[in-house]
Amino acid sequence: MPSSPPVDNNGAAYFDFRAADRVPESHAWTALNEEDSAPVVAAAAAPGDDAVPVVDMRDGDTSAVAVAARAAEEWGAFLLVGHGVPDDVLARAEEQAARLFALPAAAKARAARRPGGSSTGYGVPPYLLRYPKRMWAEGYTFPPAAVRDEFHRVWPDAGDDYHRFCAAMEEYDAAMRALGERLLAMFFKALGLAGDEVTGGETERKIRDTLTSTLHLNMYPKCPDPDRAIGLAAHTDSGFFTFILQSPVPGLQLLRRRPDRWVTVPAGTPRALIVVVGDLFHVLTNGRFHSVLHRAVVNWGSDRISMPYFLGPPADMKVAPLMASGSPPGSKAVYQAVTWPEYMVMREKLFGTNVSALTMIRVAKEEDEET
Ligand SMILES: C=C1C[C@]23C[C@H]1CC[C@H]2[C@@]12CCC[C@@](C)(C(=O)O1)[C@H]2[C@@H]3C(=O)O
Ligand SMILES: O=C(O)CCC(=O)C(=O)O
Ligand SMILES: [Fe+2]
Repeated sequence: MPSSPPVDNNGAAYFDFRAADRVPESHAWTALNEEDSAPVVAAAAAPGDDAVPVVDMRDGDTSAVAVAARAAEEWGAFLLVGHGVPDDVLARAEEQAARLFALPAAAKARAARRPGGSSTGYGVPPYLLRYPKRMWAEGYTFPPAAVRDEFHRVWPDAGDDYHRFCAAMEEYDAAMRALGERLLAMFFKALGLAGDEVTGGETERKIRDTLTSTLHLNMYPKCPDPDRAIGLAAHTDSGFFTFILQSPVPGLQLLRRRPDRWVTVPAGTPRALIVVVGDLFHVLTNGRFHSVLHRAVVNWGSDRISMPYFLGPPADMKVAPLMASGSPPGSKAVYQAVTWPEYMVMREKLFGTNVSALTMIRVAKEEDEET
C-alpha cells in the first residue's frame, strides 16, 4: 500500500498553487491502476457511443425515465437538463464558491478539517490523503444544514460576505435536495419498482425521507503543466448519487470499459448538471445501475470550480439490494447489506489494491456480471 507523505494541518495546508511556475514532485501524478493510463477520447470527437447521455426531465415521464435507466446502466452517469433549478441559484452558488476560494490562505486555514478524519472543513478529504501524491485542487466539505455554523470559522465577524455565502449555499441545497427526491422517484420508476408497494413504495419513501446530503466544493487552480498533475484522481463516489455543477471549463472525465477509455464530459451545456451513480446505489439496485470511475483533470488557462452534491443514506441505514416481488424466479441479491460507514472502512482498507470494495460485499459471484 502506498504510504502518504505527511500533510500539515489535516490536509488544509495547501501548496501555494498561485505562485507555482512548475508542478513539484509532491504533485506529480503517477498512475496507480491500469485505468489511469487509458486513452482520453476528445470531447469534440466523442461520437455516437461515446457521447455522454443527456436526460431531459421535461421529456415527459416515460421517455426521460427510459433514457435515465439506460444511462445509469451503461454509463453510471449522465447530463441532466430541464431539471428546473433556476439559473440564478446555480450562478450564485458558483460565484460564492469562487469568492470563498479567493480568500487569503489564513482565512481558509481557520476552517481546516479537524484532526481524526473529520468529515467537514477546508482541506483534503481523508480518503484522498491516502494517495501517494497530492492533487491540484483545494476542497471544502460540509453538510449544507450546518452551513451557518461551519462558515463562522471563515468569517468570524458574520458580516455581509458571510450572509451572502450562506444564503447562496442554502438556496443551492434546497434546490438540489428537491431535485434529488425527484430523481429518486425517476430511478424507482426506471427500476420497475414503482408499482410494487412493498419493495418499491415503502423503500422509496424510507430512502427519500432519510436522504442525507453533503456538499464538497472543489477549486482546481490553473496549472503550469497540466499533463503532469491531476485535479482529482480516479474514484467512485460511495453514496447513492451525486449532482455535479461544473463551471464552463471542462475537466470531468468518465471511464468507459472495453476498451478502457476516458470520456470528457462536455462543459458547454449551460446549467446542465451531471449525475453520477455511487457505490451504494449500485448495491441498492443489485448491480443494475453502475457506479462509475471518474476523475478531474486540470488545465493551463483557467481555474475550474465544481460543486458536487452527494446524496446518501443516514449512517445507520443498512443498504441492501432491492428485490422486486416480480423479480424472475431464481434471481438473487448479489450484495450483502452494508451501512455507508462500514463501506467507507472497507474501501479505505482496499486502497491501492486495485480491488473495488464492492467485490468485498459481493455474494453470488458466479451470477454476477463484470463491473
Ligand atoms: C459524502 C461524502 C462523499 C465523499 C466523502 C464525503 C465527503 C467528501 C466526498 C469526496 C469528494 C472527493 C472524492 C471522494 C471519493 C472523497 O474522498 O471525498 C468523495 C467521497 C465519496 O464519494 O466517497
Ligand atoms: O470536479 C469534478 O467535476 C468532479 C468532482 C468529483 O468527482 C468529486 O468531488 O467527487
Ligand atoms: Fe466524485
